[in-house]
Amino acid sequence: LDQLNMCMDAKHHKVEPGPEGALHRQCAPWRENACCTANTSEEAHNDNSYLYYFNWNHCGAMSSKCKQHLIQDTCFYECSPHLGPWIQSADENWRKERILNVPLCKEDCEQWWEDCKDDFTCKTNWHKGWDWSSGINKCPAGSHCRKWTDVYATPKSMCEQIWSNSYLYTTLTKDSGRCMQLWFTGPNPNKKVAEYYLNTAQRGQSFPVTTLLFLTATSFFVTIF
Ligand SMILES: Nc1nc(=O)c2nc(CNc3ccc(C(=O)N[C@@H](CCC(=O)O)C(=O)O)cc3)cnc2[nH]1
Repeated sequence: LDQLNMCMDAKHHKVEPGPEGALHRQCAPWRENACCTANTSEEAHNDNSYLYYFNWNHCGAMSSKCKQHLIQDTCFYECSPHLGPWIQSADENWRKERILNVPLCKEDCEQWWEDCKDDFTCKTNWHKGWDWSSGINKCPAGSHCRKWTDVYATPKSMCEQIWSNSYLYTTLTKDSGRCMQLWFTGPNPNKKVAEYYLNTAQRGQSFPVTTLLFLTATSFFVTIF
């Protein structure tokens, strides 16, 4: 299993990543290597698409500047081949695996929140608790549409809560090479980021043990001599 080049076992993901020459518009940056098919990338741009029948317009029409971030999130979620370090098993009937705490670059989270400021929603977590009786998600009884900024006071609360902690808000900037980018052009910058987190996670296992051994040995000799 190559954790740096893999697809999660979810609803629409390919089994293995690979080139997809015909990815649609906002998903085009993943053309060289993708977990999404051309069909998935095209659907990502449609309202109430067959991907999840998800209705962006559940509190009136969503602004196009806000919607472009949700489309980009869909491309990132469906197409990214470098999410291995954050893939976890999911206890959900519509997917076997999910992503958890993917460290998102500050700029992408903040621009998303800024562009949605004038929009409305009735729920903080968009994964659960909708009224699906019409076939698409509507606001559940008892909820009400509120200003985006009343539902999400900060970019952090939006990025982390909207998809059940898929994302972790960070203060890292794109140039740090230590956060994942939803928006990029050219070669996928997220591969190096995944590599970095995979290596630090592995070091996290053995480094403290080695350090402890060293400190124990040092204090032993200091005590003796
Ligand atoms: N970044 C990111 N992470 C994600 O996990 C993600 N997930 C989706 C999928 N969205 C959804 C939203 C609602 C339901 C849904 O059917 N919700 C039901 C509960 C289903 C269940 O868990 O049993 C509901 O109660 O509303 C499914 C998929 C889209 N973009 C994402 N983007």
